[in-house]
Amino acid sequence: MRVPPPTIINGFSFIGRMGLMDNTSHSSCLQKYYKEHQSPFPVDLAELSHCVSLACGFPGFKAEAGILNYYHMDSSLGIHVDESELDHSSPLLSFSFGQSSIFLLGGLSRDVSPTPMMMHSGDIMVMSGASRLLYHAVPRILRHPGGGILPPCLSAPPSTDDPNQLCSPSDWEVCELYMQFSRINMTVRQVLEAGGSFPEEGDKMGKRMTQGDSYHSVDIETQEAEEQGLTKRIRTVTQD
Ligand SMILES: O=C(O)CCC(=O)C(=O)O
Ligand SMILES: [Fe+2]
Repeated sequence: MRVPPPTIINGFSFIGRMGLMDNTSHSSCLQKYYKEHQSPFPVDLAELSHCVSLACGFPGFKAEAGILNYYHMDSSLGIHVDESELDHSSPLLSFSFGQSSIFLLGGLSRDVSPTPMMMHSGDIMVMSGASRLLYHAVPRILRHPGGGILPPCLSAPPSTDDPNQLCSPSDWEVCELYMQFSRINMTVRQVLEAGGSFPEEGDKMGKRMTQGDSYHSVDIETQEAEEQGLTKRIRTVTQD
């Protein structure tokens, strides 16, 4: 099954379609945060991120950027470090939905033997402090445990009585179908130090960010990966 083309979700404006992972250990991703590509960050996701980071001891966390990873059952995400953000003292929040995965958490270099762990639907991982810049990868997507096509938390549609419910029944149907064969991971990041501002495209800081990226890629790889229907990564940047 091919991953459907990315669409606007919850007001996300995507600044780039990222690429991509194949079924080996290769990974690549364009990593750029530019002022010109800012768009409003979804309020509900920012609130959730605030609550999670507060509970983990990071009251000042500001949700400024996000990546959506869409995984097929045979997708994988290669080994990488998330270092494009300018502020690494803030945590990186990772939310998982749908089918499960194996997550490998390594060390500060590629040589360190990784610790494998399972990520299930509804799990939240917080990479902070020493773990913020550790190598990691997602080598396998697996059926969620316990039987049934969908994890229990996704098996019932959201209540239509709730006026704050953002997901319409027809949207839910699409999501429900999609999640039966897929995993979605959403990472939320603070990019800037407190009081910082996004670089403009082409300015010195922008160049530094792009060059400093450990899994920087070129457009052609992204395009090729999309043609093959590989895992898609989508990035959004916020504005106040
Ligand atoms: O899918 C995952 O659990 C990890 C995603 C990730 O490492 C990333 O987006 O940088
Ligand atoms: Fe990552």
